[in-house]
Amino acid sequence: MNDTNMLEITGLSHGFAARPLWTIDQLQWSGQDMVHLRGDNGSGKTTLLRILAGLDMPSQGRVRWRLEQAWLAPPCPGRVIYLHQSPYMFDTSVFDNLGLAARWHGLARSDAQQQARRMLAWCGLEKQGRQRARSLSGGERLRLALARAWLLKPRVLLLDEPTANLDALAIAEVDALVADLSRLGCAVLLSAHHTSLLTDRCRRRWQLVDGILQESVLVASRESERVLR
Ligand SMILES: Nc1ncnc2c1ncn2[C@@H]1O[C@H](COP(=O)(O)OP(=O)(O)OP(=O)(O)O)[C@@H](O)[C@H]1O
Repeated sequence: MNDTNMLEITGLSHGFAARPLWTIDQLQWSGQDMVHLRGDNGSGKTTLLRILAGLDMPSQGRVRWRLEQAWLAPPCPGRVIYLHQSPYMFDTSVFDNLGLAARWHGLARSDAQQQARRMLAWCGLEKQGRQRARSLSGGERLRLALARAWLLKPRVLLLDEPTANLDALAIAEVDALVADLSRLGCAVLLSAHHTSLLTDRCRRRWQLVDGILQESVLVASRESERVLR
């Protein structure tokens, strides 16, 4: 175990109805490199992300996050955020989705409104501010969810298939927002079937193969990947 890690996984395994899904003996992550989680359909990517977020409990083993000084078991509300490809939208306007998130973060009404305006501009949805959030397109929903997440100042974002069903332009828009979050110190772990602008940012890859997680790190170029485990 290492002082620079923000995530440590020990003896983790999960399965459903006595059917084992995967086992991860030891895994650490400093949070510095973005991670691309890969695996075939049904290999257990969503299940792993949900366990890391504390939304589900593993069959066995331990997950620990160190987001400040102390090690914590998930969930770490507001600090480790899991975003599904079709994130939940509050049944209000786009602007109010942001305003509500800012209020829940503890901001006074006028500060919350100011932050909501900033975030609306950041995620490029100013024109849709008055629109019902639930009528947004898939890519717009994801951008709004990222802006809402940012208001909570998370340390870690777990993105489950963020680029599924998005066209190239929508992926580029999401990619720019994720890059901003990463630059600001938010650690990003994303699952994706296909490579894209977004997965190209990931220097680390975790691949679920036959129930085992293999880790590789991009050393210099795509061709020089090194399997660590
Ligand atoms: N609550 C549950 N009860 C029983 N089986 C489940 C449950 N949740 C998931 N599974 C099964 O576990 C397996 C892994 O599911 P999971 O959604 O984690 O895979 P995935 O790698 O994210 O798949 P995909 O790439 O298709 O999204 C699947 O076979 C799924 O049917």
